[in-house]
Amino acid sequence: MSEPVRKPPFPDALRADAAPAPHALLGPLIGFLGTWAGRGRGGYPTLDEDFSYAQEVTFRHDGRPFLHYEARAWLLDADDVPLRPSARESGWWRVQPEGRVEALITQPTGIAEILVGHAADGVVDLTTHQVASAPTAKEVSATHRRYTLTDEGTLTYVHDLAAVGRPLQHHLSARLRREDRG
Ligand code: HEM
Repeated sequence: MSEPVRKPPFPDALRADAAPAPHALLGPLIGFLGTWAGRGRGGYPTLDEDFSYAQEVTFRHDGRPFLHYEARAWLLDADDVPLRPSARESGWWRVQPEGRVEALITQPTGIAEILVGHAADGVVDLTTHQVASAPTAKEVSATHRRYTLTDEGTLTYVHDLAAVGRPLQHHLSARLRREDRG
């Protein structure tokens, strides 16, 4: 009988220079690998007030042509004190030739998004291809996300949302710094 597996034999890498070597198709997304943390602001016309949040985002790979993406956020009060957990999501960014990206992202609010887009020159644009909703989820019809590496240590993004009967408009923007130097 074989020993139980304690560690995966094929661990993920969070850096381009770690094993396993990144798949060639990951080229346009290589700068996103790693853990990022920072703050953002958000709002929506249906909400009484705008909000501030902190967020941690991680992109990792296992040598195949996709990234695993995970993000978790928590709300902050005016003094930056954490108030409560907020949005979480995770999924897969599948990279196709010429930097085309197909992303599958799920949220605990009952939303599963499939987005399509393109990665080039440190910018990834993703637009809704399909949204699937659990029976009790709020209505989300579309999102648009733009992730930008403004320099090798900074990732910014803006996230537009069409939901609860409102047209596509700003929901979130954030600036994150690379956490895993060295
Ligand atoms: C950093 C990530 C995010 C943060 C910090 C955030 C924060 C918020 C907050 C504070 C609210 C108000 C309700 C509440 O207090 O929970 C809200 C509402 C909402 N958010 Fe987000 N959100 C995030 C990501 C997303 C994503 C990825 C989606 C959809 C794809 C989304 C869709 C919605 C919807 C549909 C509402 C309800 C609007 C309404 O009913 O008026 N959010 N969000």
